[in-house]
Amino acid sequence: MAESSDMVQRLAALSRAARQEQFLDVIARDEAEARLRRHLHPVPAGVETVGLGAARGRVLAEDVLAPVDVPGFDRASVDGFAVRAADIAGATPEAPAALRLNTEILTPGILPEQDVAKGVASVIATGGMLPRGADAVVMVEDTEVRTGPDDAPVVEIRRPAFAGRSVAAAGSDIARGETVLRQGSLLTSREIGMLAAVGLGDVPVWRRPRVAILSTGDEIVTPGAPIRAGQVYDSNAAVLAAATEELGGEPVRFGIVADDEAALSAALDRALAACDLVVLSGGTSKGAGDLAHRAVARLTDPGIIVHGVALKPGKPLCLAVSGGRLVAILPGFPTSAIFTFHAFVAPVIAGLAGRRAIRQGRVAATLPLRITSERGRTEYVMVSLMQTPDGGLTAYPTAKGSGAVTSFAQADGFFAIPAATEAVAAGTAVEVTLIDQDVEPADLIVIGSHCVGLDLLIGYLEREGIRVKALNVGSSGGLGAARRGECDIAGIHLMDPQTGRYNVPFLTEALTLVPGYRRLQGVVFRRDDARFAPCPTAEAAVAAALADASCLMVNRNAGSGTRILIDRLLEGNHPPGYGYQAKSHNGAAVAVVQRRADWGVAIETVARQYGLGFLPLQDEQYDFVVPLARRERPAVRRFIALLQDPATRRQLEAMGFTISAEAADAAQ
Ligand SMILES: Nc1nc2c(c(=O)[nH]1)N[C@H]1C(S)=C(S)[C@@H](COP(=O)(O)OP(=O)(O)OC[C@H]3O[C@@H](n4cnc5c(N)ncnc54)[C@H](O)[C@@H]3O)O[C@H]1N2
Ligand code: MOO
Repeated sequence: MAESSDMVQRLAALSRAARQEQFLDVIARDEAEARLRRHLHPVPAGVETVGLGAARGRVLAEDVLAPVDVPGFDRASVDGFAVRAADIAGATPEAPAALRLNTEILTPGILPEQDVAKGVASVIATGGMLPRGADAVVMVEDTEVRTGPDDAPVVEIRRPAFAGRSVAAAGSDIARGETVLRQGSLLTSREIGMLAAVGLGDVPVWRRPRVAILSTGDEIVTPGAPIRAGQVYDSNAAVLAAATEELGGEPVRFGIVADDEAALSAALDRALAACDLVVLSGGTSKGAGDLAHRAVARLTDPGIIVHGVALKPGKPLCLAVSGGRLVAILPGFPTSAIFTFHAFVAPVIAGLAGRRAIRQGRVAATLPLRITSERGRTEYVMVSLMQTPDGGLTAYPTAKGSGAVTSFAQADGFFAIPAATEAVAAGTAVEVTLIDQDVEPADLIVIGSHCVGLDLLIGYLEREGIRVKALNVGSSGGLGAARRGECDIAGIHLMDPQTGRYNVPFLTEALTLVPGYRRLQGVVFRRDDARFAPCPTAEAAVAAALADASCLMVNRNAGSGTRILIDRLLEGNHPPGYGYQAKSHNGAAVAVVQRRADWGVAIETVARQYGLGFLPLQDEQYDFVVPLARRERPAVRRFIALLQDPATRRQLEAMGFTISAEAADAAQ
């Protein structure tokens, strides 16, 4: 009886979850922003004074007027002689002007006592105060000192100077009474230098808004702690805290709160009592685990104002206002969390911090491939910007989705696809909003299949000061990019099923191949799996797997070199697990380690990394495709030279790679 009522409850929870009934009202982004503006008027909470040493990152609470002139006096900007310009008019090397010298030497800090009268000059050093009567300074290089008729020193000047030459006038840098900095300025090293130059030892700044940061979820683990299968490191809290500081706020970490409504409510109350704004992440989309939402639902005055926005990433965003304070529940997905933070929460923190509006830069770019988009939501596509040979930009979708942390972290910017658009054609011009202020142009663009050997080479280049941008999109993706001329180098390992040859059959006239190295592919399995223990070869292992209906495989994605190999190996068989496609060697290995599969195909380096059993299958050739038009670029030439360097080869061999015969020939 107890059991069946438990079952009924569980079914009810499941059906609630399935219906996603918490999305009462999915609204447009504009409407969500309008509601936020209607309910929240963020202004700074007060002023405090801090010393210059503690001022970096703070926001100025008042305009600062210069209390002094900078420089405070007319001073020489070169080492030489202070003169009257009129005395040296027309001076030339052949007919120099001769001036008597005063006896004082005007180094910085000395107050001049002798006037520069007509026909007279004073020795002056850079930074020295200009004496009365002088109106210009002549560089020592244009002069010669000799003894005059009465044994007094005379300076001969070989060049004329206009009045004011080599003199920095008092107040010419900053004039007394001038507004040096305005209220709302973020104090960086540059602003702090100006404050110090006008003699201010401390400055009025806005009190920093205190931003409570909470992560929710039983699976979330603090970075630094050990992790079990199924658990996830808390990246959201770290990125939200750092982003809060960048905006001028003070993050207050409330840690990870378990999926427990009472604990969540208590943490929320503490956060609201101590802070100006509360940011939670996780637990806002699914019905059954929507505890964060339920804890926030208790808030009144007015409570929840938005739950569900028609955008991607960020649909389950929940915004509440209570007693003039914002409580935001960001989606748990890392890219969704940071994207919605910047879109909705950052402007509120900036307002509370007293910052002026933060403008993001935009650049025009071209989309290199067709992409599809879900109808009904404005989709923000994270992109990596690559320079094209004609000086334009290509916006390469990073395509890892909102659940990945790298989608946002490694993107240069994003562009929007309107809610009603289902596909954007290749070649479409897009306007990319930059995440950082500038696009860093790369010296070398590498797109294609990921390989730890390639990582080693990129590391060397970066250390030499060559900026490399690498995008891991798989072999076929890299080949496509090379064909379109979008990259300098594409790392690929594609086998032509007809000939069994690697990479070469895929070249076009506009592409050339730089031979790389071989990686040993094989069948991987858990060492304690008795089914594979007696197998002497990879073929025997596959036969053993095919003979056991309970033996699950992990496949590789179509288009990958390994998939072609697997299909050849299976000779048309589709054993259980065939539909389960890992996207990388590591992905396949993890599936076997975690028992979601029993066998798969991966390279030896990876099998070793995960402690898996390995039976060699065949060598796989990993090469570098280079568009001919880019072959002679300095960074490409350096890459090739590095690949042929015996020291690099030894390193690659130590990692388990075999330098291919062609590569060895090329190096001769
Ligand atoms: N059937 C549906 N499923 C989902 C929908 C939907 O409409 N129907 N929406 C999807 C969308 S869109 C998003 S975004 C996610 C967000 O879900 P939640 O906000 O409820 O987040 P969780 O379920 O708690 O976690 C999602 C994911 O993120 C990981 N996570 C959570 N917190 C952190 C953290 N602090 N640091 C790093 N990673 C974190 C968590 O482990 C999960 O993997 O829902 C979709 N589902
Ligand atoms: O809104 Mo979710 O953020 O699409 O991934």
